[in-house]
Amino acid sequence: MELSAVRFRNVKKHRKRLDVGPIHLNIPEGYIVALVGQNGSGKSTLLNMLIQTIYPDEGSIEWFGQSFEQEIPMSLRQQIAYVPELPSTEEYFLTPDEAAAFRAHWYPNWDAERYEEMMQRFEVPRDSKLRKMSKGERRKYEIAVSLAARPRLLLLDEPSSGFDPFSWKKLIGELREVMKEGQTTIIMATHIVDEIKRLADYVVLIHRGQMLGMVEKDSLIDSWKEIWLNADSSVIEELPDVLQWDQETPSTVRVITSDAQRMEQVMKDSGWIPLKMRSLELDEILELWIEGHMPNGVY
Ligand SMILES: Nc1ncnc2c1ncn2[C@@H]1O[C@H](COP(=O)(O)OP(=O)(O)OP(=O)(O)O)[C@@H](O)[C@H]1O
Repeated sequence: MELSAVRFRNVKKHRKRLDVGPIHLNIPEGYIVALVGQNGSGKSTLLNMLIQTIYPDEGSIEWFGQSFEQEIPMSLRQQIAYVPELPSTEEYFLTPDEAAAFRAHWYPNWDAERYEEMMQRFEVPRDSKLRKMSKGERRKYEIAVSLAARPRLLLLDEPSSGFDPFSWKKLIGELREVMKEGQTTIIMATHIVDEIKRLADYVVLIHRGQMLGMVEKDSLIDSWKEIWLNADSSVIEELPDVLQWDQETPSTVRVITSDAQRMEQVMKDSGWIPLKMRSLELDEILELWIEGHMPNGVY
């Protein structure tokens, strides 16, 4: 049984225009989990509860199998790094190296070599104050310090916001390297489909404050297909897990299935040869999921 990095039990949080929860979520240790959902759906709210900048109104949260009546202890907080959506203004008048010196003091596992490497790889200017940095430069600094902290739990809120495509590739590479070491769990809120495809092990879909489920990314992407068959609509009854279909021409039926494997077996057994077949893009799958079509294997 895998260890749990984070567990939400019946967590509810009332926000001005939205009730978030009840959230039941168990994130296993050592994976990357993408929190996905439309603007204002509650992703940052969940991350903020994990770093206790806000607290649940109801329910409880466990970190690495432990829950706490009030604040999480310092020893645990020092194992969590957080890159918020907007940078804090506290370090505005410091250069990156001055600000990093404070972080080095705070995080017991601080890795000065990694900090140096990341700052060079991302070409972050060292002589300018944080407030004078461009959005992307500041973001790169934040990523560099969060990784140099060697956290057990890394919370990233739209990590690549402001990154140019070249730096984005480097970021993906860095995060993959971190995961190879096997010491970190990453929970990231993101809208970037490519980021989810390249990084995430699991996808958690949040919609209007409700968690629609958590599912393994690979199985999500492999299972949904659009298929064109030389047939009429009478064939639909015999096909498994059809989410949508239409008679495109008098002799062509188009179907979308959430269980491509079973569908392909049925087609094979019945001797139907598809005219065309394609995997759905992740954004198409998420849209169907939001519309109420549940994927297989949801936790
Ligand atoms: N500081 C705050 N005080 C009160 N309500 C807030 C606060 N921050 C966000 N909210 C509200 O909470 C709800 C969820 O917001 P949240 O930031 O968690 O969404 P999100 O999924 O991260 O959105 P986005 O993708 O736009 O970043 C929204 O209705 C938002 O208006």
